[in-house]
Amino acid sequence: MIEVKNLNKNFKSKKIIQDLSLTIQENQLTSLIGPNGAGKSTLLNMIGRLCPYDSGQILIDGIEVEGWESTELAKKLSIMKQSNPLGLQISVRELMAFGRFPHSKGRLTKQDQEIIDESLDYLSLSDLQDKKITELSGGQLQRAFIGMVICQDTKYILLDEPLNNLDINHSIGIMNLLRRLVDEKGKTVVVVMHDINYASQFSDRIIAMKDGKLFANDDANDVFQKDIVDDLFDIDVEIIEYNLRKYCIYYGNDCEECLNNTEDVKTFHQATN
Ligand SMILES: Nc1ncnc2c1ncn2[C@@H]1O[C@H](COP(=O)(O)OP(=O)(O)OP(=O)(O)O)[C@@H](O)[C@H]1O
Repeated sequence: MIEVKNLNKNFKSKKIIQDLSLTIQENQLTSLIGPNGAGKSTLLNMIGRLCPYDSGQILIDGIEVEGWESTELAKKLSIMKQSNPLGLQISVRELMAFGRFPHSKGRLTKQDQEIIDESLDYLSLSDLQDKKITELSGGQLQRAFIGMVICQDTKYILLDEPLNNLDINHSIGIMNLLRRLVDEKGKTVVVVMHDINYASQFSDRIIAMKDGKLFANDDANDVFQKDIVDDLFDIDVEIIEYNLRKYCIYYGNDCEECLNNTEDVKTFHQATN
């Protein structure tokens, strides 16, 4: 279980996370949603010990995250950040082998190779395994980074916007894969998601954040209430139900205003062209 207790984080004097307390249950897929700047990535990075916090506690299986020995933490928890370093002249297979490092310390065993093969297969990357990661498309690279995290084979898997750059087919593929990791392998997966309908379709639990504070934390269907989603994103949505899951339909509720501003838009284009 991951427990966050009275967590606070400031960047300079700006409060980014404010007195945040929540629990992430094991063997569930939890989505972190909320508007830009809400503090989702900061929270995920603090749970993954990529960013220190100012006060409060984060407990991973009862031990404060700062107290974990590094290799032991890397066997327990993996994290994929929103942006990953590019420019490394390594192959897809070598990237995925990095994920085995906490287990193999660089000496890959037969079992490590089998796990890499399985992950390549899971992510439909077998054909690309020898290709340099600098030569991949955005979506292929994203899948390779997810593969690296999956190769790490940790109980907790944290992913910051894993669907970035992915087409609909691969997005559904990744979400189905994350579900299988939860349902078949007993993993605990936490994802930062911008597409709230994917979050609704695939999550057990939704944690919504706004302005560094907890806004909602409930079963997916309970968070997907019109008043909650409207207030969370300051928009006007319609909630529909399909196959026992709730989905949001959102219209550009500023459209009338946009139309009224057509002259301003024309003037802007003339000025900039
Ligand atoms: N290293 C940093 N230094 C200063 N401010 C930061 C830093 N990292 C994040 N912030 C600020 O913290 C706030 C929360 O950022 P964070 O990336 O956690 O939000 P988010 O909810 O993940 O947003 P998004 O949906 O846009 O990715 C933002 O106002 C951001 O500008």
